[in-house]
Amino acid sequence: MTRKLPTLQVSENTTASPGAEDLLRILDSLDAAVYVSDMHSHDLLFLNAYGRQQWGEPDGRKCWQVLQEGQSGPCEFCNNPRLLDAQGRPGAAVVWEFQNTQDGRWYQCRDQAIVWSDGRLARVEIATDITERKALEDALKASHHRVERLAYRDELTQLLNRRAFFAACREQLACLPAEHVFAVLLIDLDHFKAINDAHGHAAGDHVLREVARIFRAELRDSDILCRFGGEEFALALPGTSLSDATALAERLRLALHASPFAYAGQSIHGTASIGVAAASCGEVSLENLLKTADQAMYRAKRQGRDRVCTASAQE
Ligand SMILES: Nc1nc2c(ncn2[C@@H]2O[C@H](COP(=O)(O)OP(=O)(O)OP(=O)(O)O)[C@@H](O)[C@H]2O)c(=O)[nH]1
Repeated sequence: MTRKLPTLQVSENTTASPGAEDLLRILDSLDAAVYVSDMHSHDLLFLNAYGRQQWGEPDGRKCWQVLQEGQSGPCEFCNNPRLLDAQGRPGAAVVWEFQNTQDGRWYQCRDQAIVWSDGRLARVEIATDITERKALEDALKASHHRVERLAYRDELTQLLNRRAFFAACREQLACLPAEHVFAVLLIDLDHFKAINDAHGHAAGDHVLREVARIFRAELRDSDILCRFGGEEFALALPGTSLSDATALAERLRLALHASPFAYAGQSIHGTASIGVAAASCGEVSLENLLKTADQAMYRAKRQGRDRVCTASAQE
């Protein structure tokens, strides 16, 4: 933001200390707002040119009447008490950031208590406009969150991605006692290519999102569900036995079986083949457990799809 500020002209006698007029000129030449207010009555005692351009003349008003919008009393966030020490004398300066309620701009404020010329306690604030820096910081934060989401979430379903699934499972396995059971399900949608071919890729995407939603609704917070890839989902169930995991797999299968997906006036029927495996945490590697569940899932496919198969002893 460009402002017209008075040019600084120091008094001709450069060897002497600057007089009151020079000091005022210095304050009025700053590219920052400077104001002084009474610590107790909140009367605005001084506002430099930058502040007057931004918020108008003090005209005997209170600081909150000039500097803020729509208030009938001192600011709730007024930090005057923080500027005094335990004895009520001027203490250390406080630096903070604040979005002004009148102009909506962000300021870095440096507040300090001082003893004013007539002996009363006053607050001096120097406020520098940091709106552009804030906008840049916000943009960087948003971009950081987006990158983080992309690294750990599947964009289409918003479930964990494969990488996050492995990380979450490893964390759980490291925490759980060796004798605890750990079950995994591999869930592969049936004839998904045919769904895409018959209804279009966008309809297929819709089905994947809906499947994720249906599964999430059936699960506990501690269950780890991910989109493993394509039309395949993986689910890890820490502390769940093979029989309980198989019962849950059957519930998920039925939930899908019972839910025709509505998309653009079409009704799409989807089913899944599910393989289940479980082991004690200390007994088996995650890779082997997934491999076993994968073999069970392929058995379900071979046996006609839309079914749950549990890892057999040979697997
Ligand atoms: N719409 C959509 N389709 C996907 C996505 N990822 C994978 N697919 C499709 O899923 C289909 C998977 O096909 P196949 O591996 O032949 O498996 P299938 O048709 O489900 O058959 P079975 O698994 O044997 O029952 C392919 O046509 C992929 O293009 C996706 O993100 N969106």
